[in-house]
Amino acid sequence: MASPAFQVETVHLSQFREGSARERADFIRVLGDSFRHTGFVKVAGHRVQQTDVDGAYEAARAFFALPEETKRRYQVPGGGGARGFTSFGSEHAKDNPVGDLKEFWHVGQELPAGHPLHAAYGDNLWPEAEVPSFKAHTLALYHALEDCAGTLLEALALYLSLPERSLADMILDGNSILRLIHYPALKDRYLEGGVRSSAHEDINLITLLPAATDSGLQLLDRDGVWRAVDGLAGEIVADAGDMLSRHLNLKIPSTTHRVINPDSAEAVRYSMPFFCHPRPEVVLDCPEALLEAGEAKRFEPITAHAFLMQRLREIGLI
Ligand SMILES: O=C(O)CCC(=O)C(=O)O
Ligand SMILES: [Fe+2]
Repeated sequence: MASPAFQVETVHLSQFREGSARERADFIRVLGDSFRHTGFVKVAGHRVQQTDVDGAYEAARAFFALPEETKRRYQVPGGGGARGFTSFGSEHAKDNPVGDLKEFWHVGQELPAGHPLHAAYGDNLWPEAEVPSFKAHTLALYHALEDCAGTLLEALALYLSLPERSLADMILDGNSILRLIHYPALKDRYLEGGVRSSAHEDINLITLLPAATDSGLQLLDRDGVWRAVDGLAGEIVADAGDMLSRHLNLKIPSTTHRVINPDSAEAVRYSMPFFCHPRPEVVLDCPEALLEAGEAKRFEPITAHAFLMQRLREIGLI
């Protein structure tokens, strides 16, 4: 039985952005409690336009429908999948040697040539010849989700009585990734023992998931019960990743989640998680103000870059 306290709440971001003092306070409390108890929250009333979501899905469908040889031209050898295409079955969860039943594309932070982080991030790839609208659609969604993530991090900082911008500033020009995922029909592509996305925790600070094209996302609650956590159309599901959890001395859990295989061998699914990362040099280190009397830090300080490299090795991407 799931515990009665377990509830992934839905919050309306406009209450925080435009609401009265009372509405803001309610928003902060409900968002923070939902993150703290479940590692997840659902967000409505945000400014991510449905046209941007639809445009990016359209671009993803067009790209993944291309022949395998064409898609593989956008794979960067030795690049850890940081940009462009990653082929079916390449990524596996930390604890599952079988690759996930998915292929995906990563759009990274697009910075001007002279920016100090430009070289470290590298250039995005764009399938300009095959899907001319891909860049415009996916970058529009990237920026809208990045803006939404910044606001959620402001509210979360206030929930923890930290300075309002202390978490949000970590992601300015951050190494965030928009991942376009295609889960093909099982009848077309399948690996023995494989699941669409095996149980894992996200690496980054928070993840924002515009509603996927089909159900299947589940989280593991504290009683060990898998529970569906699909957002409704227009909602964004947000979850806390390991970087946030570590930075906050485990005050917010990075909840295990997965995407289960569908009953139908014909069903295809697309999703678009936005993994919100700090800049590489940002140090994950629990703020002293967050520690209660006698509470010790559970982790050594580590840069976001070093932490990311450690985790990418564990999931087979580098
Ligand atoms: O496809 C989804 O709904 C979730 C995917 C996911 O959890 C991930 O890529 O980290
Ligand atoms: Fe995930």
